[in-house]
Amino acid sequence: MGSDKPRDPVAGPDAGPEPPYPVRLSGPVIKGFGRGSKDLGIPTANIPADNLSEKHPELTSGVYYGVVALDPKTYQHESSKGTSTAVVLPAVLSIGYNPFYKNTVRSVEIHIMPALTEPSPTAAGHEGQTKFNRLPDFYKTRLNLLILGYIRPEFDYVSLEALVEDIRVDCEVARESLLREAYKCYLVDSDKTHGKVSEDRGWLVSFD
Ligand SMILES: Cc1cc2nc3c(=O)[nH]c(=O)nc-3n(C[C@H](O)[C@H](O)[C@H](O)COP(=O)(O)O)c2cc1C
Ligand SMILES: Nc1ncnc2c1ncn2[C@@H]1O[C@H](COP(=O)(O)OP(=O)(O)O)[C@@H](O)[C@H]1O
Ligand SMILES: [Mg+2]
Repeated sequence: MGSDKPRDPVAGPDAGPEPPYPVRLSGPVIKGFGRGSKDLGIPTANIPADNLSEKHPELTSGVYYGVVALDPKTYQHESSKGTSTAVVLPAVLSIGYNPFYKNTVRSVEIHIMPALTEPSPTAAGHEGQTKFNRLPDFYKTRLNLLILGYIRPEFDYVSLEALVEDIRVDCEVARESLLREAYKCYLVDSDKTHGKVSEDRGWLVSFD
């Protein structure tokens, strides 16, 4: 069952991602079980998890945060309309078997959050009526993801409401974690970005 302990507001070191992070994953957005939006009100873009355990043994099942980019050739975010540059957005994701649903195959599911400059729809105080971020559908679009840190293991829950509430808190933990300078640099392009961060960011937005 979900943990009863109070949750930490941030996850991972303040100084920035520590090995093995950032971890690069990419793939086309595929259909999942159709439960994210329908059951939970939380859309998750699923990407193939084939050979994940062999390619990334470091990615144990659990909840992570990071940044994503979608191929601008097939998807244009409202903030990048008319440009060919991929927009980079904050994300929270789950890798695993979704113990609440007892899946037999592992999935990688990414919930894309609004830009950090926008108010958070999942901030405390909206419990029971939280509206999670929703974009126009982008099935089949290529998605690049940089995983920057680990939040928690996956749990089973006593109720759907308890699962949704923990995912709401995950969104807040991801947001607060990414607002730190050593993580924000993956989201915001700046002259000061250099070295490994610049290299990872370059990979993130390239879709050739
Ligand atoms: C941030 C985040 C955390 C999640 N944590 C859990 C979890 O602890 N246990 C669980 O069973 N499912 C967890 N899920 C997965 C949801 O159950 C899943 O998104 C839902 O089953 C939708 O699946 P679908 O994309 O196949 O429709 C999490 C999803 C997200 C985005
Ligand atoms: N904020 C968002 N994060 C992730 N996917 C989103 C978001 N908004 C809309 N979507 C769309 O919703 C789809 C996921 O919905 P979901 O109910 O989880 O269905 P599925 O089970 O097919 O993954 C994504 O593939 C994407 O096209
Ligand atoms: Mg999904």
